Amino acid sequence: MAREFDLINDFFAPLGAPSGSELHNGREGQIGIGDDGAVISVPPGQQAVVVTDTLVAGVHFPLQTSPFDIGWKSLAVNLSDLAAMGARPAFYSLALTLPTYDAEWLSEFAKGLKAASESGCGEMVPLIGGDTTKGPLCITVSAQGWVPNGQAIMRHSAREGDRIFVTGTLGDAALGLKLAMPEFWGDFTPLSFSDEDRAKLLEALNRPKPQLAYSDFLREYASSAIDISDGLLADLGHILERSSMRFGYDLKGCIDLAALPKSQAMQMYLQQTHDWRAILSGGDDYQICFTVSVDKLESMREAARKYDLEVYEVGSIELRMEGDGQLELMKHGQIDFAVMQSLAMKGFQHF
Ligand SMILES: Nc1ncnc2c1ncn2[C@@H]1O[C@H](COP(=O)(O)OP(=O)(O)O)[C@@H](O)[C@H]1O
Ligand SMILES: Cc1ncc(C[n+]2csc(CCOP(=O)(O)OP(=O)(O)O)c2C)c(N)n1
Ligand SMILES: [Mg+2]
Repeated sequence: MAREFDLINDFFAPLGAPSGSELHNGREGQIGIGDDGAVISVPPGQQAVVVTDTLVAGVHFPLQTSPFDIGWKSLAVNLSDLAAMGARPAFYSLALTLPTYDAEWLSEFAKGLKAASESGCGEMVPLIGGDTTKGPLCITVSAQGWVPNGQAIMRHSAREGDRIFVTGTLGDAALGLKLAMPEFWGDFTPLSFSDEDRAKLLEALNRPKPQLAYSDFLREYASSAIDISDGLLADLGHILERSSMRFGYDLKGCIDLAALPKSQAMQMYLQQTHDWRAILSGGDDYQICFTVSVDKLESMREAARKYDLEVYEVGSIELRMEGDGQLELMKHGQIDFAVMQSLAMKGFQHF
């Protein structure tokens, strides 16, 4: 029992809000780690956005992943959800299930969490509590952020004519997974990337960057947004389903394959293999997919330039007619049926 408290004091208490910081960073009323619960005040005029994601060893990361990277990714994927909602991160909690007590592993894991907590928007995002248990390695983080009243960006508000954007290259993490676990995709084609490209692909898999710099921008310009965790097609599919349901007519997404942003490694991979699975449905990207109405396009592009934010237009939302699929993949203005048929699934699915 003593060890459990040592573990919390040694590794996780230092990730909390620095003492005396409550007033100074506007988080009045907050109590952090150590009591039965954390106490939080929502700043006036703001709403709390609450997100939760679990990482299971062997399911969300290869077993050989370093503890630093596991810590980083556990928090980063949650901050990514907050960014896609247009929220500014405020706190997070950590439910940790560990097979053994390993001080070195814990120390590296905590360093990875800390680095991710400092990676986003200037201020460190403090840990406010959690739970520690023994069992197969599994990490659940729940993060909370603030968004001005009524301004959270949802998946359900894309409309016909809106343009579809993404914030950066797609499919690199899926290629990283192919490098780390060639057996995952069931094919063992040797990949001939340079050492530099290999390092970049593994970094995309293990250290996804939460796109927090986009939160304010998205609130201003996006009609809908989602972070790409399961793959572009699956996650854009969520926008299409929820928006169709809300507005009462069927929408489809038309994606221009040539317009998808591609890393050098991805360009080479596509040339060699013509395998579009990684970029369209591989997942683990943690870029944001968002839609913009035509009347906001110009001001959105201007703001993106001003704030140095990468935005790539990759397609549009259209009315879905009888016989149309939910997603149309286009090459040179024509639907590319061969690519569509090559995709067994739109994205990662647990079941
Ligand atoms: N076990 C659960 N209990 C309650 N809500 C859940 C559960 N699992 C998922 N959800 C909710 O379902 C929605 C979709 O979840 P998910 O597919 O995990 O989205 P994301 O890809 O953004 O993490 C979210 O609103 C999430 O909060
Ligand atoms: C060992 C291993 N196998 C497979 C993957 C690929 N993978 C696992 S989960 C996932 C999607 C994201 O996970 P999910 O639990 O669906 O997160 P959410 O959509 O809820 O954010 C992907 C692409 C991986 N990263 N590591
Ligand atoms: Mg989830």
